[in-house]
Amino acid sequence: MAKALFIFDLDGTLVDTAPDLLTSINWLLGREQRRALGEEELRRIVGHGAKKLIERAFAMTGEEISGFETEMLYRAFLKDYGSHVAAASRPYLGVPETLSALKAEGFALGVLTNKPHAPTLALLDELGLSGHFGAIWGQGHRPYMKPDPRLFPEIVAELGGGPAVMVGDSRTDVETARAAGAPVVLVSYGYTQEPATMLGADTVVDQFSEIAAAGKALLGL
Ligand SMILES: O=C(O)COP(=O)(O)O
Ligand SMILES: [Mg+2]
Repeated sequence: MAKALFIFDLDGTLVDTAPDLLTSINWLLGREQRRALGEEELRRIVGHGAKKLIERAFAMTGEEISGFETEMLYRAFLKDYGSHVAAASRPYLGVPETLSALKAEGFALGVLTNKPHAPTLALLDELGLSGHFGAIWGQGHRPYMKPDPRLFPEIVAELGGGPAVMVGDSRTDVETARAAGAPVVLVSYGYTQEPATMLGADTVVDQFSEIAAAGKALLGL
């Protein structure tokens, strides 16, 4: 059995996905005669899944859209984003090395993200990161999304069970782990409206490489 588990958020934690998300969102906005978003604006609205991202992007640039419009735009978004998911998105500094080191030490690793499941798998594959993870769960893999309290225990069980720490960048990640009574490390460089230090994490780190020591300390290892 694995020593313990690290469960990772994706967007804003493992990979800086803002450039490719921005390309697709601005393509969608342009099609509907809306203004483009800047990267800073986008970074404030990522983390609640692609439908919320679309709803918020439209609310920020004019009239709000209906549920039906969101569905139509979501389909177009998935098609476009899926065609360039890793064109400009890159892992944050230290991500591949830290994941390799944790795996070599006997930890089981999983990804739990609100990014739709298909582009999640494609992105991690294209960046050569998939092999680190025993479970990769994007939005749609289960009929509910973060911060639903069922997700964290379920992915931990799929990985064989054991003590687990959540590593993320947002309030959603904190709530997801807390619902299962699990400790949380947040990175400070991700996508969130409020500073990471205000979100109730046990530890906040500035660099991904620091998550290893921080997570182990919280797990009592
Ligand atoms: O909202 C998204 O698309 C993904 O966000 P997450 O990887 O931070 O959960
Ligand atoms: Mg995130």
